[in-house]
Amino acid sequence: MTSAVPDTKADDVLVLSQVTFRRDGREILHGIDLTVRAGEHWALLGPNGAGKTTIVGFCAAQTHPTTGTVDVLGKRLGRVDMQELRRHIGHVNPRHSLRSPLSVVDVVLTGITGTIDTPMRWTPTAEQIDHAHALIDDVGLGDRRTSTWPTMSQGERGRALVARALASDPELLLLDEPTTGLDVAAREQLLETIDGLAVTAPNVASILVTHHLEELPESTSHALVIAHGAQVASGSVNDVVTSEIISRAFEHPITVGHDAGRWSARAVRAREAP
Ligand SMILES: Nc1ncnc2c1ncn2[C@@H]1O[C@H](COP(=O)(O)OP(=O)(O)OP(=O)(O)O)[C@@H](O)[C@H]1O
Repeated sequence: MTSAVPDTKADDVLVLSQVTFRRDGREILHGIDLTVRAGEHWALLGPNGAGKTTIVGFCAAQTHPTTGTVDVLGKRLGRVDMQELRRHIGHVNPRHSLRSPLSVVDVVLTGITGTIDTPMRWTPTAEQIDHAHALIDDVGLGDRRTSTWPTMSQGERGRALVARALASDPELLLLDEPTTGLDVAAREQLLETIDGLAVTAPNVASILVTHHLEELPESTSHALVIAHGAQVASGSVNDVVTSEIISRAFEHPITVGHDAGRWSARAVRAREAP
């Protein structure tokens, strides 16, 4: 039996307990529980409007729940300096609101300060700059490192944001639709980079939001599936990403495939139905 008060352990990177969220008089999330431990790689799946981005907002120390508790890296939201906490969280956010013409290197360096723009009176160390360049190479942007944000394609921005998220050597990595806008080769390279974290940064925990099962990295270990702001299933990826659960969450008959570590989904056509 699960206890109402979660048993927070040393390797718990993130604990959401009975989280609800209300906006404009409407409850968007209805009692979400999630515990992510060091080294676990979670997928957060669910149809449009299910509440995925809202959940990521708590994990990123950007919003507080209406009721329930959120502990990020051992700190309870509401009792902690959120800006300071964000420095330990890598967040790839498709709504990154950068307006100024920062170069790729400068964008990556803002991952260290946890800010959108380069803060005034902040100068990176030579080591931080070297690290930024190494990350830019890792995401395949080596020949675009001096390009400025407004001149970059959506895919190039996506890669830069992944390098930015890794710049602070985060303990928690949040990837909200990180492959959106990437071509197939860039997507595969990015998934390889993410899978590589299991080796290069084995203690990093991650949560990846996607609409496409094909975009789940092989290293995905767990999944939380939500629909209409409520949990449909949570646990080991092999137990949760099944035809039955995905069909239930998306309210549509879907056949889920799993081959050589990668996932796929397709609708059951009428002629295939029993
Ligand atoms: N600023 C807001 N004001 C009111 N309602 C909001 C606001 N932002 C989101 N919502 C509502 O909250 C619900 C959950 O939204 P959220 O963006 O978390 O879903 P999502 O699962 O990330 O969706 P998608 O897959 O479409 O990105 C939706 O019904 C949405 O309309």
